[in-house]
Amino acid sequence: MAKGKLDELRDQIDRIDDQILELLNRRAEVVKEVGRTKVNSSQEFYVPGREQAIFERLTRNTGSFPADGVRRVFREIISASLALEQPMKIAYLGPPATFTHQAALRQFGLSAQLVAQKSIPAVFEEVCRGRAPYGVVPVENSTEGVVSHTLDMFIRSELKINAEILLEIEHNLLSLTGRMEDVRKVVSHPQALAQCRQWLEENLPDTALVDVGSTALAAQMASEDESVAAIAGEVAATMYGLKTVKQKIQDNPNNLTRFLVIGRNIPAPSAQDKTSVMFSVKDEPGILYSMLKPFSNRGINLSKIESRPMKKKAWEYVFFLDMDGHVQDAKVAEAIEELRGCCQELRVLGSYARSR
Ligand SMILES: O=C(O)C(=O)C[C@]1(C(=O)O)C=C[C@@H](O)C=C1
Repeated sequence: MAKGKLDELRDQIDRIDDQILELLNRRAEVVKEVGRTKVNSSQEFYVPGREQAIFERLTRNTGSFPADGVRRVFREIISASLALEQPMKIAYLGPPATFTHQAALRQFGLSAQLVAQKSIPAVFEEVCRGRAPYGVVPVENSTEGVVSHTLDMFIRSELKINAEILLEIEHNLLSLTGRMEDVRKVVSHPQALAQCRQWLEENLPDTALVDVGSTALAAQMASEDESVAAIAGEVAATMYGLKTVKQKIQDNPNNLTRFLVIGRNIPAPSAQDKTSVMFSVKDEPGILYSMLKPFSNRGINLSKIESRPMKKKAWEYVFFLDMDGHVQDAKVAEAIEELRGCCQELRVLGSYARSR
């Protein structure tokens, strides 16, 4: 292409970028006004359901810009906008560069201040004491099942679920050089190694595999030795300056983990919500039928039922139930009240936008 033509195209890009910037400034002014309105009416600054509705609407884009790119760009626009209203501090299960870190970044963007915590109870504690308005914890993995630590915390805590984050867990082989022929040892968390077992057998059959405490620690080790490759996620690669030897080496391509955003209040209804409740029931005949009747009578769809054994007598059987709808919907509220009648204890864990 002749230089003249290229210069002309770049001029066009400059003019478009100026327009984008001008629009971003206009958007920021409106957001600041939204922030002032919320202060006057004591509403939450962070509205995950509204953010999700924006992403869903804009990623239906039929133009040339890729949908994933639209999501990432608007993720950061909204993250910076929220910070204009109120700087956000988010507690998450660390250490940095783990998949929970990745989930928190996906949900809150780069303008939020993400603070790593040592344990799931520590995340709950930070939010409970008001040191962070929100926290992010893992709750279940499609291969490994529920994270019982998180479910157990809801038994003790009054905190509410504000949002769910579904993250596709992509394991990447990472190293300093990014070259397969340099790899002498592969390090990772035992679960990550197990989830890539077949790929490792086929591609690196003679390479030593070493278990370490986390995928983040594995990435750190790889950043200190050219012959070590780590299996970890993309945030770990960025944080430790590693190159990708091979992307997506997990044996199951549908390896999803669900994370929860916890906060102190229940968000207002959004376009499509779900409600989670936790309850214990008396040990008597027909109890399972009585538990489910209030929902089937009202045509409320139940998307999940989970039970946990409890040591304490009063909580001998604890159930976790997810249903469609918001606790402010009359039908949902009535069904929950009817269920309460056959429970020893019942707690609404939250109503939040369904993640898709
Ligand atoms: O609509 C709002 O309530 C806003 O605060 C604006 C906005 C946005 O930038 O669009 C920012 C933060 C909220 O979490 C949701 C949306």
